[in-house]
Amino acid sequence: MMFNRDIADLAKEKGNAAFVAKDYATARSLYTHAMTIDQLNHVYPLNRAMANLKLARWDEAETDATKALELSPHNVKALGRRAAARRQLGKWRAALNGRHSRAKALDLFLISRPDVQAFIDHGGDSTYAAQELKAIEEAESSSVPAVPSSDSKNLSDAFANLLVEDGTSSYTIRDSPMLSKGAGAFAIHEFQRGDLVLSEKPIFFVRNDSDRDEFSSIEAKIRNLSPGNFDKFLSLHNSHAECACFPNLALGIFSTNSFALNGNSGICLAASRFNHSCSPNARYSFNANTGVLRIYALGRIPIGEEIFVTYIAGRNLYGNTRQFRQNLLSTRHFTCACPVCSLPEVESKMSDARRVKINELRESIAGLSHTESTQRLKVIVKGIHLLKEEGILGDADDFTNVAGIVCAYHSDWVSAEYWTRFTYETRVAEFGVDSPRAAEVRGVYVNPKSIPMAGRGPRKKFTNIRV
Ligand SMILES: C[S@@+](CC[C@H](N)C(=O)[O-])C[C@H]1O[C@@H](n2cnc3c(N)ncnc32)[C@H](O)[C@@H]1O
Repeated sequence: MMFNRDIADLAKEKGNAAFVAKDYATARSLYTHAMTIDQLNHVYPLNRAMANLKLARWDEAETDATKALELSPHNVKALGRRAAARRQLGKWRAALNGRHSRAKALDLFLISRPDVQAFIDHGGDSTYAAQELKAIEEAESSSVPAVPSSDSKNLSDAFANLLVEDGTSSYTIRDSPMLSKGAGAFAIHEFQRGDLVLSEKPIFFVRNDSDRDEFSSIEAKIRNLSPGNFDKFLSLHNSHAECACFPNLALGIFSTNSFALNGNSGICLAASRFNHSCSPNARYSFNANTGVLRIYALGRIPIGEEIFVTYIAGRNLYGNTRQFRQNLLSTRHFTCACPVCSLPEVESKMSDARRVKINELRESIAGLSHTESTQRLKVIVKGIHLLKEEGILGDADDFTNVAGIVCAYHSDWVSAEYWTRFTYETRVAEFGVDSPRAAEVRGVYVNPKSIPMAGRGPRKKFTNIRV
């Protein structure tokens, strides 16, 4: 079981690995995470000071070193890093001109050989310079490198996480007006129904086992993340920051951001920035064959509009009320503020009624017999219209799939083709042409006569029943 201080330490370790790999920006960001999680450990600002020095962020390096000195007074490495920053900031001149006391000089620009040399070159006191050199020698002989390299190989071996393919050119992440605090994804070019918004591989996933096993497997996966992915993972939103639902923040982040991936739960760094709506304009799906999660536009999304997916699994977007959906979302620890859940009372009740009705219609299709085919098709059309009226842009195939079977049963091949095409095109637009969902219905779309009950019923025409 990991606690927050272990997560902070892991961030530092991965920061060190990034540092060794000369990825100073990632190292800096990881040390920042460590500092945010554990504000009392001097090593984190000490290491960030070093990363800031490498990034020529002199002011920040000075501040970090000062912070490390507050937590660990007289720390030689912190003094050295602050001195290096101050030298770059030109502050050593001020120290020399002022002929400060040794203590003040220490504070201002200790401790490196070039500093002492500069001090002498600028007319500094040679006795003091000798004292400084002695101090440097002592410090060097007792110094342990702050950035370990010994275990960096193990860590870099673990970098083999799946890489993210992120189509960020089509959307941008910024603050969402729907939320009091938090980001969302916004279109930066116009999407049409069926356009791919995003395609990425999860950085890791775990099997949906019992809670306890799940915790330890999540922690094991987190330990194995590359520094870059761990940094991005720690940057994700945590809805559980204020509650005590989980023993550490990594588990809170996992719970806030995990996607259902074909019986597993996983983290997709880019998709994690998409907020939920009960009438989403996009949908995510995971293709187990390719291991890729994709988000497709369900309708036109103009430039600047927020792109929403739904976190509600299965067919639960309709057939229920706002309250019911809120209960489903409560495990994610937020109150849904989507446009549907923000409707005024009267409109909200109408929405609830429509959603319940959509499901009633869907269920009634199965209750109608072969002799009631016209009625069945009419219910299907009504269901699709009601879905549209409610702003549910997906799931029409829940209805049209049966329509193809009905028409093929009565040997109305023109209508069967119309409905099987409708189903196939719906699935291609919502899940992708290479998705298992599209593959399931491709055969009957290509040849409606391959539907098992095809041609078995009395001949009948339904060409007047269309959406
Ligand atoms: C996967 S994250 C989505 C991105 C997140 N907003 C961010 O800033 O990174 C899920 C979290 O976003 C917020 N969120 C998403 N959809 C929401 C909605 N419909 N209403 C309120 N909060 C929502 C909640 O805090 C939720 O736990």
